[in-house]
Amino acid sequence: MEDSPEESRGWGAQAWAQLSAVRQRSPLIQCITNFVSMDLMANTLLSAGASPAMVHSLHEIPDFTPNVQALCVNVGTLTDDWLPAMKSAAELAVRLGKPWVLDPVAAGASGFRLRACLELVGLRPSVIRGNGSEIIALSKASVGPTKGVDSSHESTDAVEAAKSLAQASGSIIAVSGAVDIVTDGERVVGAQNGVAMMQRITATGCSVTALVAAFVAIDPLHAFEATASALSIFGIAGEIGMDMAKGPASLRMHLLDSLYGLDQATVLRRVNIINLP
Ligand SMILES: Nc1ncnc2c1ncn2[C@@H]1O[C@H](COP(=O)(O)OP(=O)(O)O)[C@@H](O)[C@H]1O
Ligand SMILES: Cc1ncsc1CCOP(=O)(O)O
Ligand SMILES: [Mg+2]
Repeated sequence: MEDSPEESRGWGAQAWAQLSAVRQRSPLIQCITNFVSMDLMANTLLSAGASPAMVHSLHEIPDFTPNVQALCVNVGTLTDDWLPAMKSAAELAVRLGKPWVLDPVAAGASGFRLRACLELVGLRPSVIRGNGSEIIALSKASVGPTKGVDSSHESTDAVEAAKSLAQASGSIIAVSGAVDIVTDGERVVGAQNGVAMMQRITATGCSVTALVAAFVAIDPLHAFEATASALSIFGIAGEIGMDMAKGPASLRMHLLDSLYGLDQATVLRRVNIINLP
């Protein structure tokens, strides 16, 4: 069933309030992320008004993590030596009551990666954001033939997997795709913003996960709503960016410019989040 205009306006007003809070409070987001994504992720956070720091040495976590407003952990280029820092930062964030967000890149691509992701899920991330294949692999805890970091599933194929993963983990689960699905295991919403060309830019998934961390940082008691808002806002930036873009490279630039320049009227008009069964 379609949402009433009142409900749609509610989501738009909430997304605008949360984006405004990110801009005003500029939360410090610690990112332990893959080498491919560092640039776009940091620039996405800066364009949204947040403050990124790619700090991943195990030795720095006791001093640094207590000062951040949220942590983003991404296993995209995982090796043995990075995992202890990811786990240590996540454990400390939980102990200090700070939100942390997991991006289980290519979770089903190898046993090593899947085991690492499952260990991280056990450390109770506030939010897990992946594509359809990643969320299905995590939910089934199984390795299989994959397209690596890309998805071979639609996000809508992963709704049941997302709900059961949310119930088993206690985390909010977000599945990106043509429709971005968000669930806490009971409620399910779909954010229907974005353009297909976003898949042709590496690290857009990683970057929207970091944006989720920034939104959850400023509204940790409403992680479900903050996650849906962040996905919708990033999608709107992609839609507006696409009007000026000629292809992936110029979309990357225009997406960042559009995220930086989003105003209230545009957010209220374009946020498209609906309840799903
Ligand atoms: N077909 C699509 N239509 C609109 N937006 C999309 C589409 N596919 C992906 N996106 C958007 O691109 C971003 C990255 O998502 P995705 O490609 O699923 O992640 P990943 O890069 O981790 O596989 C998200 O903001 C998502 O909403
Ligand atoms: C190409 C690649 N290889 C390892 S991590 C990575 C980036 C993945 O980024 P995203 O999940 O946002 O597409
Ligand atoms: Mg990804």
